[in-house]
Amino acid sequence: MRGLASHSGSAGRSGCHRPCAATHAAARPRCPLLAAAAGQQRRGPCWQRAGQLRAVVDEQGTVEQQDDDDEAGPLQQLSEARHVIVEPGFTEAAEQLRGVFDSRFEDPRKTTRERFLWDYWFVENQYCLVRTQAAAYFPKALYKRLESDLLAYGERVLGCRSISPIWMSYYVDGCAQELHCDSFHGPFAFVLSLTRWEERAFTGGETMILNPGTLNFWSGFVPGKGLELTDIVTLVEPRFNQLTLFDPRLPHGVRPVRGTRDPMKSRLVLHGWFTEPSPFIEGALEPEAAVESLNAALDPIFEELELLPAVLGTLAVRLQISGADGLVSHIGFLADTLVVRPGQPITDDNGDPLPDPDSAARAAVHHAIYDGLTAAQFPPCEGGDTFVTYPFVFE
Ligand SMILES: O=C(O)CCC(=O)C(=O)O
Ligand SMILES: [Fe+2]
Repeated sequence: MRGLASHSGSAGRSGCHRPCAATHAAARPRCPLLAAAAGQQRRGPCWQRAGQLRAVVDEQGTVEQQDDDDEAGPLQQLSEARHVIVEPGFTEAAEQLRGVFDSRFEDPRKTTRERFLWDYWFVENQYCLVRTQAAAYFPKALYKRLESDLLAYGERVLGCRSISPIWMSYYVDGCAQELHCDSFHGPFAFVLSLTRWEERAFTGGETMILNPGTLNFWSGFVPGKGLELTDIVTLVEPRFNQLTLFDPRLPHGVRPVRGTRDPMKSRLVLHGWFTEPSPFIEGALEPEAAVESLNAALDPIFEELELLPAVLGTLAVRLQISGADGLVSHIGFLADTLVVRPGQPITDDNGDPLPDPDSAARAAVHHAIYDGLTAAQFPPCEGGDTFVTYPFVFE
């Protein structure tokens, strides 16, 4: 079996921030990093276990462990990196939200105070769009509905308990966002489209995100092979009521809209960022009891992560805890934006370079988390199962 080592000393440690395990109701400061013990040596047992693990991930991101004692295969990643997630049919409030916009623009000669809520945002060669704050624009109850649908998704799927103020923007002829990165707002950006895409009267308007191959250009360079736009960027069409999530560390933008000056026919989106990664617990167990057991399971995981090559990004993991015996019955890797921090020589235990160090390092992190969570023991609970979404944040 092949181990994995990072030879960059303390700088190579994983730098995983530990969102405190408490319920979302409580105010929760971010826990400090576990201190890396000086001179600590890699320990074998965890990796021998991990190497023997045969795991498959189904379409929902659920990891199923398969017993296979015959042969220990190489460490495999348990989750594909998912820098872009698309959720069609996101909220039942979409028609109502669109209806408010339409009703305020349908008669261009009618002057009401809501018509003056818009800001024409223009930054030369960078941003050009017309925007407003959704909280100010929509009737209160409708805004709350939108916010709670986004928050529920953020908690369950991303392990983020908050969102930035929600923008609503429309793009008419000439509007665009040139390439930028804005991860300082939060680990996941979202775009919820209110554009009737099939009936649009413009060209452009797709969200444009640089592909991993572009960001890692020379490692995949094939002499003589041509590339075109969609080899270089991912284009996401903002279809009506589709929630697009992406990793805002990646350079991204909005392709220039051409062809209409009518707001009613424009590209219309709600957008912002999911923020404050923190554990989310729902189900039968008392949150305090769940937190205590979760913390006990997390301690050795964080110790193990400190010894692995450094990765950057967020991995949201969802656990199902059986009420019958308190054991973890399912582990799903939901959102995964982990990338390997560049500049670390990643080798096997013999010091030989690995053929695919990025995958190997991601796999090592996945297995440390998977192993640790599989071993967790929660109190049994007659009330039924409990579900936890836990975001591992690597900075
Ligand atoms: O509207 C989009 O597709 C992207 C929005 C964006 O990147 C931003 O608002 O920073
Ligand atoms: Fe952005």
